[in-house]
Amino acid sequence: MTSSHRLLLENAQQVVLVCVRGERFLTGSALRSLAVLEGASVVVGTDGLIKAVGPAAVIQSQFSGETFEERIDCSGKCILPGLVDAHTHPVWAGERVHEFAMKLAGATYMDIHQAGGGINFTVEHTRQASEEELFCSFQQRLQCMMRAGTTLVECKSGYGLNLETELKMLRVIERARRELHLSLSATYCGAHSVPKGKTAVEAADDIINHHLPRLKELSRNGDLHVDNIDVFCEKGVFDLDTTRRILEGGKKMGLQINFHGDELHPMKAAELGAELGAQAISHLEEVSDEGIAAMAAARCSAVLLPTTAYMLRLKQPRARKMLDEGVIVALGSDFNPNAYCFSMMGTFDLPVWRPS
Ligand SMILES: N=CN[C@@H](CCC(=O)O)C(=O)O
Ligand SMILES: [Zn+2]
Repeated sequence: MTSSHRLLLENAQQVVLVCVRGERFLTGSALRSLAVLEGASVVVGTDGLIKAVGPAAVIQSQFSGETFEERIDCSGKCILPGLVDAHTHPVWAGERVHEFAMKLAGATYMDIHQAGGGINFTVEHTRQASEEELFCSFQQRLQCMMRAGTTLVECKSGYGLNLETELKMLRVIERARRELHLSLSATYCGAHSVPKGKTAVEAADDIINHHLPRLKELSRNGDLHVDNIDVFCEKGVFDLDTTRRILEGGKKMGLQINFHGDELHPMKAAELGAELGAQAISHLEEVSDEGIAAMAAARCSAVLLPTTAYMLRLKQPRARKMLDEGVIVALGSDFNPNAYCFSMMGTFDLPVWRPS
């Protein structure tokens, strides 16, 4: 009996496999020798999964007599894996274009934040928006990301800060996970900013005593799938102690630690993340040498966000040093109302890789 397959990508000039032994990541000098097949074909099965990759002649003889719903001649073309966007804030209402003028006039990210703008502005608008409204704009944003080659997106909540709106955002992410054709990793980021009227300690207590237990219950019932916990660990936001308490609370309920650290000020966030067994830390423009070494030893990924450093006129993170020291380095667009970038290819063009 002849088998039928969904797709044959035939005779590509290159198929980039990245790795051949099923490694979950490459570090250091291994990154200089990516696995690339020349003159190769790829077969995709009816379940959407890759059935075979190999030299075009081998695939041709192996699948001779079998049928394909579609064949694409890839001569002269390169087949790449889907891009992974490891850091986004894609669920929100309320444009912040007016802040660009403030920044051009000299205001810093924190000036705007402390004056009640920035994240706080988005929180007010997101609290007022309906779940349907949030889903519609989120869906459009994800479609723009897919068109730019992204197939897996890490999506954060964090523009609610109160339990009600954080859950509304997580439900929107959950719905997209179920209805749309791309992979999502959901991050609870209830500690994205200190809500008006609370201190950081009070906000941390609220998260630990009310948000996390409710999330645990909803996850246990299968109503929500949350993968990660995030905190904005920054001077004037959550300090190292409150960050530690919140991350430990999330870890205890089975969430992976994946947080914002060492962005605007050196906070020793990298050292904390390494100690807590964090999966990833984002930003790291101000990471210390000790923090880099600790992250390498702990196999903690650095998620670098070149777009943000460019937008906020920060120094770029020390990507080259991190790579040379064996840190796992990933990239994110950091799509958010302040960094309007859907495209991972856009992040590759920024000068983060140049030796400093
Ligand atoms: N630094 C904190 N959070 C975001 C910005 C979110 C916002 O400004 O709305 C970031 O990763 O860049
Ligand atoms: Zn962020």
